[in-house]
Amino acid sequence: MLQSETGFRLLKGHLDRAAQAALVEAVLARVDRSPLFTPAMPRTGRKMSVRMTNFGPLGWVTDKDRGYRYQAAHPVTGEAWPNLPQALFDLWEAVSGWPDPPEACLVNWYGPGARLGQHIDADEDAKFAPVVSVSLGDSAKFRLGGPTPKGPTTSLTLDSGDVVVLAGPARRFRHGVDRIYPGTSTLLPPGWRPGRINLTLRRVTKGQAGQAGDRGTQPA
Ligand SMILES: O=C(O)CCC(=O)C(=O)O
Ligand SMILES: [Fe+2]
Repeated sequence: MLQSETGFRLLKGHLDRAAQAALVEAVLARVDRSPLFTPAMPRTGRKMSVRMTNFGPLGWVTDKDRGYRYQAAHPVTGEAWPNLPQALFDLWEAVSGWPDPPEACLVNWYGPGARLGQHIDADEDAKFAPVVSVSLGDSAKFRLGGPTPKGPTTSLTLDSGDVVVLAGPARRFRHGVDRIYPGTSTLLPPGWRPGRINLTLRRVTKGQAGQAGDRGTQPA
């Protein structure tokens, strides 16, 4: 486990193979009802290479006209998002140190050529609540920068079962996924592999901790 004063934590192999498989099963059952969609960049409408869906009361979406936002309904089906698997509430409780439960689980599916550009997670009102993310399936090259648009970055390999926590200052650190390494995991069923699923858990609305003050409650 890597831990640093920045609030970035990489919990290597936090989920064992059985926990990963159970999570994949929970994800696939929900994706049946809440299919992956292709998000598009604000203004340009350029399609992203990662496909997405969400679980929980709120989901992160983006399109040409309305940009980045959270909403309660799937942009294609208009249905409410499926509920959050219990295992993800448990994970949040175990690693986030945040008193309010997560409200959104963004499901990112990376096919062999997919990547995610450098960005800062900044669309949440709960600005200080950690972001917790899980890697499932093929390994990925994850690149972490700092709080500014430029400056040095560090590359890390995220393998299936790894959990990343962005808390404290690192909550506002730039990051992205440069590539996946196709065929490095047998976790996902045929039809989904080669590929990688990332589950990103976020608190969106301020909740109790966020109401407590501008800085919110310090995570335990
Ligand atoms: O796929 C990942 O590991 C990172 C995903 C991410 O940064 C995001 O969804 O905001
Ligand atoms: Fe992110």
